[in-house]
Amino acid sequence: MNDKQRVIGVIGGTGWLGAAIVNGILQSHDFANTRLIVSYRTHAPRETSAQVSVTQDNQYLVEQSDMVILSVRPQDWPAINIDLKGKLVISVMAGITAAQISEGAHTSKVIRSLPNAAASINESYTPWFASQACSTDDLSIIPTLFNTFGTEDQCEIEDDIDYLTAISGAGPAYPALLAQALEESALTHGLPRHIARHAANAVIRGSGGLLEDLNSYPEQLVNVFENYGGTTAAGLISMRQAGFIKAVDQGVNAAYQRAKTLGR
Ligand SMILES: NC(=O)C1=CN([C@@H]2O[C@H](COP(=O)(O)OP(=O)(O)OC[C@H]3O[C@@H](n4cnc5c(N)ncnc54)[C@H](OP(=O)(O)O)[C@@H]3O)[C@@H](O)[C@H]2O)C=CC1
Ligand SMILES: O=C(O)[C@@H]1CCC=N1
Repeated sequence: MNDKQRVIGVIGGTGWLGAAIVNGILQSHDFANTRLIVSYRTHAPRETSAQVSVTQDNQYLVEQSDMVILSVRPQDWPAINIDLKGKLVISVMAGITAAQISEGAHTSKVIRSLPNAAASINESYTPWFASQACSTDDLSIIPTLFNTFGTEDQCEIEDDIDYLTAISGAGPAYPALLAQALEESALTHGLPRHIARHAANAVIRGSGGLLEDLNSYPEQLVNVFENYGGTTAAGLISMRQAGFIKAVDQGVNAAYQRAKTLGR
């Protein structure tokens, strides 16, 4: 199918993640001729583009679309009564399995994916899993689609999507928590709030840039500072002793267990 002929439906396309995905697609040259049809439940979008039409009728959306993106909250999934009649469906819902989607939406062609909140700045990391019935043609568009709002990896094991829900799906909140902890520490020391916040946010942004630019392994960056033997090493040793690594592992496992039980 060439881009001229393609219509993509986005159920829940007015929500936090759905709107970010729609914006990513709209900004991409690869989808310049694609039309989008977006559905919502209660809050109609304030503005749309000529490329986008809007409906509250999900089955109408399905009939008009070549493929459908599902972006409602997991608890709203059971109320989505659609018959995809074998069309390709791409879910971004946490915790809802490919088998559940296949049965509920009447199609065996299911992509289960898990973007993150950085999709809103086209910086999401999106792992995805494809059910066996997806054809080579179905799969060929998926990286291009996810690259419109970040980067992607295909996973061979569906459970890895649940684990990555906890690692990268929830992930943007973890550095935010670290920034909050740094800011609070600086406030406790008596620094002005605007300086504390600016410093903490700049650290998270700069560290991300360093990892990206150097293409380095995180442990290399940590080791460099540990071997330097200065103030940073003193901070790192104390954080490790206080259980930083264990706290992160426990947090990830709590999010993973939540992902495993969300839709069941
Ligand atoms: N936000 C995030 O960072 C991430 C979210 N996800 C997943 O993405 C999915 C969406 O999450 P998020 O965008 O945060 O949630 P939101 O609540 O922001 O968006 C959900 C959207 O679904 C719409 N909706 C609900 N029921 C229906 C229906 N029957 N028909 C049409 N639209 C409907 C809502 O419309 P209305 O407002 O009109 O009721 C709302 O716009 C979830 O499954 C979540 O697990 C995955 C990774 C990251
Ligand atoms: O917190 C959540 O449940 C959603 C899914 C992953 C990230 N946000």
